[in-house]
Amino acid sequence: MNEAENSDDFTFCQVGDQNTNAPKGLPDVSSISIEDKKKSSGTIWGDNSTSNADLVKQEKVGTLTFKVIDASSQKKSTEPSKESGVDVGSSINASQKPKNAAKKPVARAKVPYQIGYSHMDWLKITRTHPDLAGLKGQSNKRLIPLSEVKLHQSEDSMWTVLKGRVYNITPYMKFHPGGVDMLMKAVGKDCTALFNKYHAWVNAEFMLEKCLVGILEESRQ
Ligand code: HEM
Repeated sequence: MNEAENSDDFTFCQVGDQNTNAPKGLPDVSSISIEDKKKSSGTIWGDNSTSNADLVKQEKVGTLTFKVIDASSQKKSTEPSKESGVDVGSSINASQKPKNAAKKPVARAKVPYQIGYSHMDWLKITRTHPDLAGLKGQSNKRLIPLSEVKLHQSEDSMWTVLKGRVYNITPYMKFHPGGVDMLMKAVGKDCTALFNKYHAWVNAEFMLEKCLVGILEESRQ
């Protein structure tokens, strides 16, 4: 026997209209659609005791039971619907929206920096300037009382205390992303609470490293 005659190795089946050729016992899947539960009960998830009941057929494959909706006849439904029959967006009305979903973010008060006063510019200066703190050779480990910090509120010498360290923030003023006016609130006093209120995440210890003039002397009052 030649190879062409040996048809035992192959199974041929005629491909035709799938609806008419669906194997026995299987439902016609072309009519299955997913519907928004809110819009019409009596769908896959809804209970079919409603007016849509006649559109829903219960089908069973083996042990699996499911509902089949005749989507084509639903188009004639009285409720206006989109072409697809699925319209989740419009079915959520204002009263159903989650109450806190669109909470307004806290307004940022960042001030646009002048050219040459960006964060990168500041970092460059801290690497190149010989004496940002204005120490003139003095140690930056000196203990400084708060009373001395209070004396430094002039334009050419502005000190502040942050987390137990005393800084000369004069050179940083124009680089502060929150603006000069905000940073002025720190001058001559301990600004730790204010600093933490606005941006506890900022690594000031690193940013102001070269502005350090000393350590705050803890007073026992
Ligand atoms: C003394 C050391 C301080 C340093 C090194 C510093 C540094 C910074 C930095 C790096 C930012 C940008 C933060 C970001 O983009 O996330 C910033 C923003 C800001 N800072 Fe400061 N700051 C200091 C003190 C203060 C103080 C005392 C105040 C308040 C009186 C303040 C108020 C602000 C505000 C309002 C902003 C804008 C907030 C925002 O972007 O949401 N800063 N500061």
